Amino acid sequence: MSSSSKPNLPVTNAVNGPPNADLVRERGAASFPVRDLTYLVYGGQERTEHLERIANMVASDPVFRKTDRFFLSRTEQYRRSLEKVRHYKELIAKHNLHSELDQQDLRQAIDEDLPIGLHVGMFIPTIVGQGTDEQQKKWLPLARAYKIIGTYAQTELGHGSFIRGLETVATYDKSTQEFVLNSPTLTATKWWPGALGKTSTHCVVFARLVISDRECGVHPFMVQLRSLENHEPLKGITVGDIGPKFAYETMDNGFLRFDHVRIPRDHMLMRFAQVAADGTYSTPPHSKVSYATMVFMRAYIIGTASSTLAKAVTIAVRYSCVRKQFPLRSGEPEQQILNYQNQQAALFPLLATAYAFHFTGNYIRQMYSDFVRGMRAQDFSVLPEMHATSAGLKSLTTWIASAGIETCRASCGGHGYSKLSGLPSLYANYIPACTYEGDNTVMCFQLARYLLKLYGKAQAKPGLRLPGNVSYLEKSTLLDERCDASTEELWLDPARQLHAYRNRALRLVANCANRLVAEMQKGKDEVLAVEAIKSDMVKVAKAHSYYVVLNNFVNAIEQLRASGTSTPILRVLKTLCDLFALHFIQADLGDFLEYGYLSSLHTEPLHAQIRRLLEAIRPDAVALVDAFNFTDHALGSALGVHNGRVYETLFEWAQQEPLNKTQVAPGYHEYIKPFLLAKM
Ligand SMILES: CCCCCCCC/C=C\CCCCCCCCC/C=C/C(=O)SCCNC(=O)CCNC(=O)[C@H](O)C(C)(C)COP(=O)(O)OP(=O)(O)OC[C@H]1O[C@@H](n2cnc3c(N)ncnc32)[C@H](O)[C@@H]1OP(=O)(O)O
Ligand SMILES: Cc1cc2nc3c(=O)[nH]c(=O)nc-3n(C[C@H](O)[C@H](O)[C@H](O)COP(=O)(O)OP(=O)(O)OC[C@H]3O[C@@H](n4cnc5c(N)ncnc54)[C@H](O)[C@@H]3O)c2cc1C
Repeated sequence: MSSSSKPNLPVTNAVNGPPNADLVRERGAASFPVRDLTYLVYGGQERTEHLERIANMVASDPVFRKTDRFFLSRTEQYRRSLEKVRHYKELIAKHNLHSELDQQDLRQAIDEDLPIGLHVGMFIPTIVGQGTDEQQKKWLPLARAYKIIGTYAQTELGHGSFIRGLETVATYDKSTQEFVLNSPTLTATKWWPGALGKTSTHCVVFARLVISDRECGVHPFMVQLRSLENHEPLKGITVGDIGPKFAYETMDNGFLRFDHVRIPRDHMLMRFAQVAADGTYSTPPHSKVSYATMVFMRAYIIGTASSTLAKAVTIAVRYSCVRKQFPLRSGEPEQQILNYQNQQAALFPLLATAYAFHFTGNYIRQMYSDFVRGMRAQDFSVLPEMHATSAGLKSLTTWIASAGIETCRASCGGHGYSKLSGLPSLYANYIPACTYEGDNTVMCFQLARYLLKLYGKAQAKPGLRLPGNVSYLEKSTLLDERCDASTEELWLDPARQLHAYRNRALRLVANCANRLVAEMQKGKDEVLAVEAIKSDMVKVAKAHSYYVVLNNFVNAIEQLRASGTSTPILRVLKTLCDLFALHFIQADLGDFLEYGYLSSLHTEPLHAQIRRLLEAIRPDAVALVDAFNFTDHALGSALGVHNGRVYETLFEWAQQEPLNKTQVAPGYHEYIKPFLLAKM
């Protein structure tokens, strides 16, 4: 089927020449208009074309090249990322990209962990969310114009998850109307904040507020760290880079200590809690409102899980189409490895998941903007749901995306292990998403706790109405219901798929609740009883989050159907949604079998249907990854190049290896020559 409009062919870093014939053939045989799916993913034709213009501008700009990144030292990588920051600013001015959205598009296209990420992603949002109108008026123009660069300094050497355990102190001095910031212990040292080490001039510091020996909890303070004239740290401030990490070399994650540093009273961000000149403290309207930036970032992280996984899958699917190993029978041509069922079983569920997460990203964005609208009107009622849902989805999506990138890497065989595949650095730079903005396990406890509370309420008060995604907690009769998908066809029914996920989630919540009661009946208090069910709480949070992801995917397809989306697109999305639903039942089959929700009567047709879905996706696999519309620059992979000239590109890129600069190895004269035969 032909596209409804021609794509702007991505700018390529690949070796030029005729494209790989298999990719060309597969692209020509897609069952749906690829371009239309791209428009659907990116929000329409106009928006897609705008993104393409920016992506192509970045991809063709030598400052943003990525191909040198593997050959640079840590310090050189940091310098290169600063060069990119400067150029990013120049492009904003040159192309008039002053809106926040344009700048976000540009950063996304640059596709690097720049040391202004925290400035844009957390420093500015914290001023916006936590600053008074006057504070915003003072700081935002400076921050938005990059006259100051800031970060978010919360985590310390001794504490990250347990925010109430932070040790940095801000003591109010009524006589001068200042706060005195101090790091009383080694473990009070701020540790990890991105761009803190070398880049930032300012930061929002989270410190325990003390007024006349009274502890008032952790609050945000605006602090200048470095001179704006020479970038030297200011008096009383010790700051630096925390040293080598798993990856993330472009980012100067830092440490920071305060030795009785004084800041004016109006440097406490006082939108919700205030300290008056005489030291009178006014409490915030919600005790966790100062944690709002983290909720914002968790929502953002959920949104990026789809695109990150989509990149890995694009690389692996294109490569698997080009790569051939073994004829089925002797004398026959070798098979594309994508024709092997095991390869499809590894990659296609991840392809389906990348699409599923796309719709989850849309869902959380909408939920977040509703929440912000409420907060502006002093309505914090949605905060618990927003916090719990985003905590759970952040965990599930980052765990699956991280594991998925590694699956993609492994499925590319030896070449997947080459950094030139793009997959090792994609993985290494992505996996901290499972830790930052809340360790995933700790985040799961938050969602599980919320679900257990609501379940308890629903049990205590039959007829209570719970919010949409958790309304299944009202229906304990669901626990008596069993799966009736006894044929392959029935497994394609979204209602049945959702029933299975809801049933599993409810079952796990109910079991957890029962175990909590049982632990308490054994004599434990509630705190210790919770400790005894913690690993089950992680399962509860994941089960609920799976349900939310599937529910969003099913709803999105329904909405697309209602709005007149073409049948071929609906068909392919439905196939992906089915595969997502069935694959993750298969992956956690024990959960569904354990309490008799499923039996072998249902599992046989389930497995058979999954095999069918893999077959159905196979002819469209290349088109489905093409629809993500990544430039070669964005993928940064010799295996994933759009034209499929994988071997030529690998060979050419390998020539850049510094070891290849000389024919004779460095060290040859000292270490090899002495023991080699002198002559043959
Ligand atoms: C929306 C999309 C927008 C798109 C725009 C994009 C723009 C982005 C631009 C650029 C992007 C740049 C890219 C940057 C790359 C990423 C870099 C990563 C940088 C990383 C930064 C960090 O890691 S910052 C540090 C993060 N730290 C944490 O996350 C710490 C985790 N810990 C906690 O959150 C809490 O301490 C914890 C939840 C664990 C418990 O808190 P505690 O005080 O102990 O409370 P507790 O007693 O357990 O609970 C009491 C009560 O409060 C509830 N609660 C807890 N937290 C919250 C909350 N945040 N909100 C609401 N309610 C909360 C809790 O559930 C309890 O409730 P009840 O049970 O009592 O009802
Ligand atoms: C790349 C990167 C960038 C970062 N950027 C920033 C930044 O810009 N600003 C900033 O302030 N911070 C930043 N951080 C810090 C990050 O937010 C924290 O590391 C994160 O919140 C996890 O906290 P932690 O390190 O204290 O882990 P810990 O809480 O020590 O976790 C260690 C283990 O203990 C378990 N655990 C912890 N508590 C419990 C519990 N109550 N019950 C059961 N198990 C538990 C966890 O599940 C985990 O397995 C960054 C971290 C990284 C890796």
